[in-house]
Amino acid sequence: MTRIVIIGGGPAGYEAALVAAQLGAEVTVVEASGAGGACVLSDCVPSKTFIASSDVVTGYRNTESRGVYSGGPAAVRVDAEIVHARVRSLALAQSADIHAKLVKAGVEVVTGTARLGDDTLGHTHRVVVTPEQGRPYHLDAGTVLLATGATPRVLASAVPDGERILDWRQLYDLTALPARLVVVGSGVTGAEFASAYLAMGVEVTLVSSRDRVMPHEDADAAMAIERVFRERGMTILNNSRADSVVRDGDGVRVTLADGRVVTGSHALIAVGSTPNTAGLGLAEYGVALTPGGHVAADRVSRTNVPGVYAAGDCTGVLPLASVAAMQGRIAMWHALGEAVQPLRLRTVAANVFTDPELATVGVSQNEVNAGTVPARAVMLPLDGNARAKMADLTDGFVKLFCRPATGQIIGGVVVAPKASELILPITLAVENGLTVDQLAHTITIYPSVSGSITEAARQLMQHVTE
Ligand SMILES: Cc1cc2nc3c(=O)[nH]c(=O)nc-3n(C[C@H](O)[C@H](O)[C@H](O)COP(=O)(O)OP(=O)(O)OC[C@H]3O[C@@H](n4cnc5c(N)ncnc54)[C@H](O)[C@@H]3O)c2cc1C
Ligand SMILES: NC(=O)c1ccc[n+]([C@@H]2O[C@H](COP(=O)([O-])OP(=O)(O)OC[C@H]3O[C@@H](n4cnc5c(N)ncnc54)[C@H](O)[C@@H]3O)[C@@H](O)[C@H]2O)c1
Repeated sequence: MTRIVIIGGGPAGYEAALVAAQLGAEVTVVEASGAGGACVLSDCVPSKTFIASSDVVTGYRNTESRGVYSGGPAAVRVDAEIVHARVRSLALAQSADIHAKLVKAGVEVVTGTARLGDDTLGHTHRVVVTPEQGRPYHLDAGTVLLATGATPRVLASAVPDGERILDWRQLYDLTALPARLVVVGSGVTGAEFASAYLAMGVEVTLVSSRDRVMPHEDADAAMAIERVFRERGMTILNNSRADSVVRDGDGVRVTLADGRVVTGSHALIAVGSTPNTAGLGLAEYGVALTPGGHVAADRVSRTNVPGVYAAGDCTGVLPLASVAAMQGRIAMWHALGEAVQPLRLRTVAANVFTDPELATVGVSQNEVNAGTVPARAVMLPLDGNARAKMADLTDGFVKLFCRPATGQIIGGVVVAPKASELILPITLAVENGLTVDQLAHTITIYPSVSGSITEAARQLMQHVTE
């Protein structure tokens, strides 16, 4: 039987383990903190659970315009301890579910850490396991998967203390919501937390090093969300790099590169992540890293060392749970001799869980503007949509890209509440090469926000016949 050792039990590791077990391999997952990894225990799942509570408060916005006197968000009281307890308990429950699933599939799950040891017989890899309890031992395996994830990046001049200066994994230890939160970093993580805390009534200042929030996202979408943030009272400091964040009595002082000082009760440092590659014995083993320090892996998750694969955030390919899981599965299909399609990033849908949400798939506006992808585009504001009007949704849009000659749909952007659910028809279209004609002929529910997607396709269809 083929022996496989997987280091790290996040989406990359546990999804790989399930595939390998299904294919009859003898699989061991060594995970330091718990099944599901950082994704389930400290990053994706906790943040989305936290946002689910902030969404409740958002539901109380502008109710009067619809004839409902709720008192608005200001009348709502958020109990941070209950919110945080719920975040923790859902994360632990999800981790337990994954653990049970792995065990049921016949996977051995070891709590502890692992690293590459000595390359024994050329085709066998030795992994040194240090269990949480007991003495270190080694496992010999034909295939090893590195799925060790990443850790919040720490700036030397803004080191989290777990009390006032926090990374996103420490937020749930607070016993009350921050009074005045300074969020340093306006990438996806910073924007999501800034949005959630703002909704919960926290005074939020967002320190953004670039000229707009979420610089890697569609500019129209990011600017629409930035506008909403500002309208709702968030202070956004663009082109502002934090030089240092220090404790100042019961608060924090954030000094910006241009000398300005921002104060708050707490600071959230959200300046990206660093891959977990230290202590794995990679250099000794000859596993190549990228210039950014990630494990270099190809589209079937191979590293440069035969039999050693890598998947997920430690590879830095596209740090999403969905991509990590697919990289892990692909690694096992490849290692165990199954027919396998190399990873394709073109059809990966992604969503930013701000309010409103921002979902994207396929080609980007930047590629279209730069002329690298020829495309026609249409952008339809939601304020013309009947269902959106009924719900008083004024912010948001649907954008669709198609090939100029054939009308084949190659990408899209949705800014709307629950954009994460609305992006699916566009993703299906991109994945299956559907045309705007095909989408336009699809009958949608009336009235529905998804009607704007088929309407956008109809507008592009008219262009085709012009
Ligand atoms: C705040 C936040 C929110 C996010 N939200 C989303 C989202 O909504 N949707 C989405 O798709 N993605 C989201 N992501 C990204 C997603 O969390 C990551 O892409 C995903 O966790 C990557 O999975 P992974 O398996 O590579 O690593 P991880 O989930 O990081 O798991 C790796 C595990 O390996 C363990 N490990 C490390 N070294 C060793 C060792 N030597 N021995 C044993 N174990 C080890 C670590 O303890 C860790 O538990 C979010 C990220 C952040 C930071
Ligand atoms: N909803 C989701 O799917 C979700 C949520 C969170 C994260 N993620 C994944 O994680 C990835 C990383 O996102 P992230 O936001 O954690 O990191 P990031 O690297 O994308 O963003 C960090 C931001 O901080 C800024 N920054 C760095 N130093 C700074 C300083 N001194 N002062 C001010 N700003 C500074 C950077 O310029 C950057 O814009 C995303 O690309 C995404 O793939 C996904």
